[in-house]
Amino acid sequence: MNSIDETPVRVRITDTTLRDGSHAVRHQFTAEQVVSVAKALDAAGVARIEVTHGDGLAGSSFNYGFSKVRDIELVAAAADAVERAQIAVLLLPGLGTISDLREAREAGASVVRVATHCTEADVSIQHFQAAREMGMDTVGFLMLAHRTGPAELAAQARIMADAGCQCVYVVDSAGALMPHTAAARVSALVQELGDDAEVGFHGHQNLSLGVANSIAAVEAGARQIDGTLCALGAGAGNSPTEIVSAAFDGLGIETGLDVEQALAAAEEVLRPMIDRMPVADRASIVQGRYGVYNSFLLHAERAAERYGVPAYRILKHVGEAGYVGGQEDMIIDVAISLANEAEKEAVR
Ligand SMILES: C[C@H](O)CC(=O)C(=O)O
Ligand SMILES: [Mn+2]
Repeated sequence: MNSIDETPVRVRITDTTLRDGSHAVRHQFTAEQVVSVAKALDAAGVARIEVTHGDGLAGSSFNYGFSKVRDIELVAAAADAVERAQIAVLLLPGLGTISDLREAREAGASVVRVATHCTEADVSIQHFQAAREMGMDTVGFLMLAHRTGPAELAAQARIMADAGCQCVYVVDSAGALMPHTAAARVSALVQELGDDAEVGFHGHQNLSLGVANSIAAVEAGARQIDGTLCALGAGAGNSPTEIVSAAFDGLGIETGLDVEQALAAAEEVLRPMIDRMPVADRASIVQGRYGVYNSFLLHAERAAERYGVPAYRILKHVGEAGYVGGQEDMIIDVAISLANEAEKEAVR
C-alpha cells in the first residue's frame, strides 16, 4: 500500500536469472536450460525476462568469458518459449553495438536495458534513440550507484530519460547500498523524472540487503524491481525473485506474480540445474563493504589462483582503488603487486 493514500502499489518485476545469473554459471547456460527457466518464469507471471551473456550483448569474449551458446540464440529460444513475458537484453555501450541490438530485436527481444557507469549516462544516448526507433521498450542501468550521490545520479538519469529511456534503474552493482541510501537515490530520481520515466532498483546480496533495499526502493517510489531465481547472480547473487514475490505479497505490493509458481520455478526448475550457488562468502562480503563491482569476483578468483593471493584481499584493494567495470585488467596488477609484497615479507 502507498502509505499516504492507501492505493495499492503495482510493481513490474524483471527476472534476470538468465543474464545476471549467467555470471554465476560462467556463461554456460544451454538453450534447453534457458527454455525451461523462461517457461517457468512466464508461468509464474514475471513481466520481463532478461536473457544475455552476464556482461550483455557481445559479452562473450576472452576478457569477459566465452558463452557456451551465442546470446542471440538464447534470446530466440526464450522468445519462442514464452507466452506472455517480454524478453529483455542488456547492452553495455562499447561492448554491445546497435547492430547487436538489431539482431536481438529480430530474435524476439522487445526490451533493451542499456547499462553505463553511474556518472557516464551520456554514452547511452544513441542506443536509446536507436532502440526507440526499433520499437523497443527502454531501460537505463546506472551501475555502481553507491559511487555517486543522489543529486548527481538524478542528473545522470535525466540524460537517459531525455534520450528516450522509459525507466532508469538505481543499480547496486556491488551490493553496497543500505535501505536508507538506496531510498535516497530512488527518491532523487523519482523527483527528477516525474512523469517522464519510471524508476527501478536492481539489488545484490553481498550484505544480505537485496530484498530490504528493494522494499525501501518501492517505498521511495520505484516501480520496477529486479530479481533472480535462488539469487543466482554475480558476486553474492541478486535479490531472489521468489522471496521478493513473497515479501511484496505480504506487504500488499502487487507484482502480478503467482507466489507458489515463483517458488516452484526456483526450487524445482532452477536449483537442480546449478552446481554451485552464489554465497555471501568472505570475498563477496568484502565486495559489498568496499563497493566492488560484483562482476569482478570471477576475475579476482582467477587471479587469486594464479598469483597465490586470497581473492578477498585483491577485491579490498580494488575497492579502495575505485576501479569500475571495464578495468578488469587492473585486477591482475593488484594481484601481482600483492604477491610481490608477500614475497618481500617472506624474505625479511
Ligand atoms: C554488467 C553488469 O553485470 C550489470 C549488473 O547487473 C550490475 O551492475 O549489477
Ligand atoms: Mn547485477
